[in-house]
Amino acid sequence: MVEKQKKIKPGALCELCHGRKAVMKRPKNLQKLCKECFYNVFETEIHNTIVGHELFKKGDRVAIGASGGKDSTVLAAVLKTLNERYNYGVELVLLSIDEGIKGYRDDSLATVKRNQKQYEMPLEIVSYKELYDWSMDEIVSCAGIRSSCTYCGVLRRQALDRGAAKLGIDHVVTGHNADDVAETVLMNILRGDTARLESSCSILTQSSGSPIKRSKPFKYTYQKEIVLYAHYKKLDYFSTECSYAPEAFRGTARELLKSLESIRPSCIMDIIYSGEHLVLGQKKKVTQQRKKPNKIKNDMEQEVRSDGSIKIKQNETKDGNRCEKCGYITSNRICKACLLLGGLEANRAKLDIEGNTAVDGAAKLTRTLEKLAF
Ligand SMILES: Nc1ncnc2c1ncn2[C@@H]1O[C@H](COP(=O)(O)OP(=O)(O)OP(=O)(O)O)[C@@H](O)[C@H]1O
Repeated sequence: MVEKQKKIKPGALCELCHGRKAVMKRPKNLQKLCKECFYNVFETEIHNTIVGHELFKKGDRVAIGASGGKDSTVLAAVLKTLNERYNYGVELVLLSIDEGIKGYRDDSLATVKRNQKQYEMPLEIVSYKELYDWSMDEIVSCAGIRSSCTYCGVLRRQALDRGAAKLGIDHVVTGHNADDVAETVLMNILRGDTARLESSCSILTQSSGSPIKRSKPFKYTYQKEIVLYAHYKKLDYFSTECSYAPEAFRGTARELLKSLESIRPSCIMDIIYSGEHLVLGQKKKVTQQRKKPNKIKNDMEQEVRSDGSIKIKQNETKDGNRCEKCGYITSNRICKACLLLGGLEANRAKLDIEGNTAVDGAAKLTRTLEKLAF
């Protein structure tokens, strides 16, 4: 939904070109702009992010994680424009994951199929059902709605990697924007989750052992500006929320961020800046009360620096370690997806035997996984 723009005095001129009429106040800094100058600053800032962080190199095959929503649709449109304008020399493809959510993902995939034609990009669709033998609808009916985001997040990340590997892709980009990043920083601060806090601002990441990079070219792009860009350019996107409620605590952090932004628009960038510059002190001996109960070693994302080197965290297993069950790259014996699916299978068996709707096994496993830093 496009939020109502604050009124601009009739006849006010664009503060950048001083020639055309201003039609909008830029959400990021309240600058009054005409449409053309808005397109220009919006696209140029994303280009500067891509170049400044050396996200791509010539010849890269880049998959755009395409959900049909506003962020990934704008990402596809902007990357196509920039690739042509600045001659990045990358090959762009659309990669969609069908989580199996009736009445939601099937409709949004129809949008992606139209985008495929509009942007003339190849499209690959990978489904949870074919990869894991479980659709999200089945997972929710077995494990309940409360943990749906945990399951979906783990499975989607792996599905994107697997889809990319199938296509010989070097790099997956997603439409995570500045609001998403600031929200994650806030959430991790509020939870005292310093392990996740450290990596929440990384623009370029890579799972340990995986050759596929992941990045967020919209890291500094405001959600409101993405919506305005899609609106002015009349882009074809799907705007319905997922049928399974967003993670409750993220929703709270989102509301908090919105209130802060309405008083001080720069707070989104300021939170990201703080997150990027936070230096965590050496961990003090963890008190019994704060000690996290997980014994399973974390399968952390690694930050990739702009020179291509990888920030190695302590106690990591060697690259190339494979899950004993599915063969997917992991730093644990069993990957997170198999752990979750194992819990579901046990629960399904229990349901079959008992014929009741107890969800103890899966719910317990989910709680354990929620405490892990992914
Ligand atoms: N089913 C999917 N298939 C491929 N990529 C996905 C899928 N779901 C999410 N993504 C990627 O992850 C990003 C963040 O997803 P999230 O679920 O937070 O949705 P969002 O913020 O509403 O984004 P969008 O507007 O693109 O749907 C998306 O922009 C997209 O790049």
